[in-house]
Amino acid sequence: MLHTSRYAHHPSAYKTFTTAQLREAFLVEQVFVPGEISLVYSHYDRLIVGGAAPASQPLSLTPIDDLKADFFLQRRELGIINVGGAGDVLVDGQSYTLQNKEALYVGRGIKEVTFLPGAGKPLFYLNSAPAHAAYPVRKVSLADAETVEIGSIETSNHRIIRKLLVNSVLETCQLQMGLTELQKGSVWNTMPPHTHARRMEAYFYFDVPEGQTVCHFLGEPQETRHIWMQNHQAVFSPPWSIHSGAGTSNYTFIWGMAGENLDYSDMDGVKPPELR
Ligand SMILES: O=C(O)C(=O)C[C@H](O)C(=O)CO
Ligand SMILES: [Zn+2]
Repeated sequence: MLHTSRYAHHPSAYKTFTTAQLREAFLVEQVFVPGEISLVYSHYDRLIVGGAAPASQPLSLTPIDDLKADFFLQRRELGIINVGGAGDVLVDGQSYTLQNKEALYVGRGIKEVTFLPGAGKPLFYLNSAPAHAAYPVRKVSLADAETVEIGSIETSNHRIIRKLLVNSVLETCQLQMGLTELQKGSVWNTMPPHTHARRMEAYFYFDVPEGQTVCHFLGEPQETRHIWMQNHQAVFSPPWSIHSGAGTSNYTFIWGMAGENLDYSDMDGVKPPELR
């Protein structure tokens, strides 16, 4: 398993960052490494962002040094969303097949999580947060998700939010995950933007067409910066930051959160003319 870590930044720090420093602080350039599990341990609510890309061998989730744990989920919960073709995950011996965009919640106490290679070439995107209780393992398909249609083509932000691992669907300790699909002709996600000091967030952009890109906006609402992102890259969004994006085409992204509460709609909205 490959792993790195990121410390959290105070909001006074990013204002003087160069492009390279911004990218080093917040961007995860390679989420999927073929034939590997790759993890980034962040100090933003200790959320881990990662990817499992099984090639020829099964890949087992083992505890990284940062956890000082006997097994990965000894004190943690895990959310998995498959962004590749159909694939299987073994959870303490029980097999779950995830189609593209399907999610699996794996609660605290599960000893073995193994990602199997498959003809469909699955790509499992992972978020994991510390957990205080053991909730049941559950697969969540798009039909089980809470689905919200938001925005409009006139404001280039028409999108479908699919809330997969959220408390209206299943019990989690602090993890929330879902995906947002920009509709054809729309490019703006999370516009108007918001902050939520109660929770950090991580974004993973995918289904970005070849030759296209997404500009991710971050920072305090009156002092914004941007990071240009490619398909299959992720970005950490600190609790003091907006997290919005505009693509050169439509695209899809996974949002994942951890922190103080499980209230998805607890957001401090920012009106577009207030942005600086
Ligand atoms: O497009 C959007 O709007 C989103 O997907 C917003 C995220 O879900 C989010 O920021 C939740 O806090
Ligand atoms: Zn948010």
